[in-house]
Amino acid sequence: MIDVDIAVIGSGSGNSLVTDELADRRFAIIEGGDVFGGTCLNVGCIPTKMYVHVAEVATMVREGGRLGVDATLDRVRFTDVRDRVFAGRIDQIAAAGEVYRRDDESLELLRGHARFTGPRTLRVDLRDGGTEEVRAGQVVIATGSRASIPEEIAVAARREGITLHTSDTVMRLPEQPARMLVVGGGFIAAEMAHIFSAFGTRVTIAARGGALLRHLDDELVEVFTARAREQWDVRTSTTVTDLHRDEGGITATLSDGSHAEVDVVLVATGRAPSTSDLGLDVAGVDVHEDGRVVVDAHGRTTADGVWSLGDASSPFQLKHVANHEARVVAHNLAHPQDLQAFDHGSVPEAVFTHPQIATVGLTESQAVAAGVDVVTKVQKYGDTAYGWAMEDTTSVCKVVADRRTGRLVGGHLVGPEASTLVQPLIQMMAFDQPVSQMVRGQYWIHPALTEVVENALLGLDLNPVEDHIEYPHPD
Ligand SMILES: Cc1cc2nc3c(=O)[nH]c(=O)nc-3n(C[C@H](O)[C@H](O)[C@H](O)COP(=O)(O)OP(=O)(O)OC[C@H]3O[C@@H](n4cnc5c(N)ncnc54)[C@H](O)[C@@H]3O)c2cc1C
Ligand SMILES: NC(=O)c1ccc[n+]([C@@H]2O[C@H](COP(=O)([O-])OP(=O)(O)OC[C@H]3O[C@@H](n4cnc5c(N)ncnc54)[C@H](O)[C@@H]3O)[C@@H](O)[C@H]2O)c1
Repeated sequence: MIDVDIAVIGSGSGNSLVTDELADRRFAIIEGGDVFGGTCLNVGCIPTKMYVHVAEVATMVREGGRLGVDATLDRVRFTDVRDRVFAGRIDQIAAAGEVYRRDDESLELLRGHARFTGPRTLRVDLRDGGTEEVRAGQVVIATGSRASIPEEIAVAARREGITLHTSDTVMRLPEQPARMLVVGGGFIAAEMAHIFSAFGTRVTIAARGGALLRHLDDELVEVFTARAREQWDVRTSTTVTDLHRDEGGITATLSDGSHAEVDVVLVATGRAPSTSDLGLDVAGVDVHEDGRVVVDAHGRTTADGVWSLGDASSPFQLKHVANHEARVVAHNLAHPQDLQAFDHGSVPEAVFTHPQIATVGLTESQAVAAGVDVVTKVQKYGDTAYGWAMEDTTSVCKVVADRRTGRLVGGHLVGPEASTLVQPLIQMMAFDQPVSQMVRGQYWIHPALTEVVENALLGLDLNPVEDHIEYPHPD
């Protein structure tokens, strides 16, 4: 039996709970996966963006001719990229992170699957064999999420002896596939389709919805889905009903009656919180219908002394949100009399595709539904100096504001550098800055691409400043 002050299950964002403020507490960090450090580092944000960057370079070469730069792409050396990313970088960081914790005598690192056996007591099935009991003053559930595979696809794959890939495995394929079926129409489907098609794989997407990335503002959905159709074989409003393996590869049958002949199937149909095998009922920890741990604004679960953060409990499966929640929970563990709350207002996100996407706040239809006196402006990149220099014809920045308050309620970009250009919009919303102040209270460099954002804001038909209704700033 190991007795600690704080037991953390999961070494992703949970690993950052060991802060200076908690230096006097004894921690146990329990990690059950093959590698240390969680999703973002090992199979998520970081390796995908290392692949995305390569995809961007390849795309730039391919598209240079449009601007008078004739270049040909010989090939992307998939296995070299893979080995540089994983063997050369990621795997070493993960291993070093594990050694750092193992060498730290002030904490216990346990490598194995944790499960509650009672209030704040855990049994860890160690990866090397055997079990360990852990009793803790406080427990933090930071177990993340895992790819969910629709049952009918799993059944067909099993019957045919087909290996289904998820984002966990597809970046480590032994060789680049010539043809790939991507099932799903969300973040991972879009980013992986971009990566593999830029690398030279022929990509077919089977998306259940009528468009890709449907949670976005309609304007972006339309632009992105149209651009996606130019790059990939996009089949919308369809699901995979069957898979067959033959000499030529894999034949997928779709619900619209069409077929796709491919070499690899990537399933990207969402991720479920990793909470089903934690014995949460024994611990008195309630979960939502979708499996997320129920937490209050401070990260407390329904069980005394048990906390949760990140994909295991958050409504957002995003690393910047998991990091924020970890900072809040770390503070709250150190200062139980002065609890901080999660800030889930205006959470931004970006999809690293071609074109790139970034968004914050409400879509136009959400703003209308929320009773906002909606005013919008759609600014084309091509109508600003740098966008014009790029000969851009499809990219836009759409801003959604409240006419009465003069405040932005949403910002949406699809186009080059979207994930960077969105930052002033995030800032405005976070600090409740009026559009008038943001747009005319500072210089905007000419002719930088940020003029897309400046012009979008300038184009909003807001009430005069003196008529703005002032609401107290939400602290
Ligand atoms: C392909 C992909 C790309 C992504 N790209 C981005 C991006 O660009 N930007 C962004 O913001 N977000 C991105 N995300 C989402 C982001 O990775 C997650 O939101 C984030 O990593 C969640 O962190 P976490 O700490 O909650 O969970 P994780 O990092 O998943 O950590 C949970 C850990 O708990 C361990 N664990 C689970 N159950 C147990 C148990 N019972 N016992 C012991 N250990 C256990 C797991 O092995 C895991 O290591 C991406 C995700 C994926 C899959
Ligand atoms: N750049 C980023 O920030 C980034 C990148 C990758 C992943 N992520 C995070 O990871 C999460 C998981 O990503 P994801 O793409 O797996 O999930 P997602 O929720 O973004 O998309 C899932 C998609 O699969 C579709 N789908 C579900 N069941 C289906 C079926 N049976 N057949 C066909 N389509 C089906 C859904 O309609 C949806 O389009 C994201 O929600 C996001 O929060 C973030």
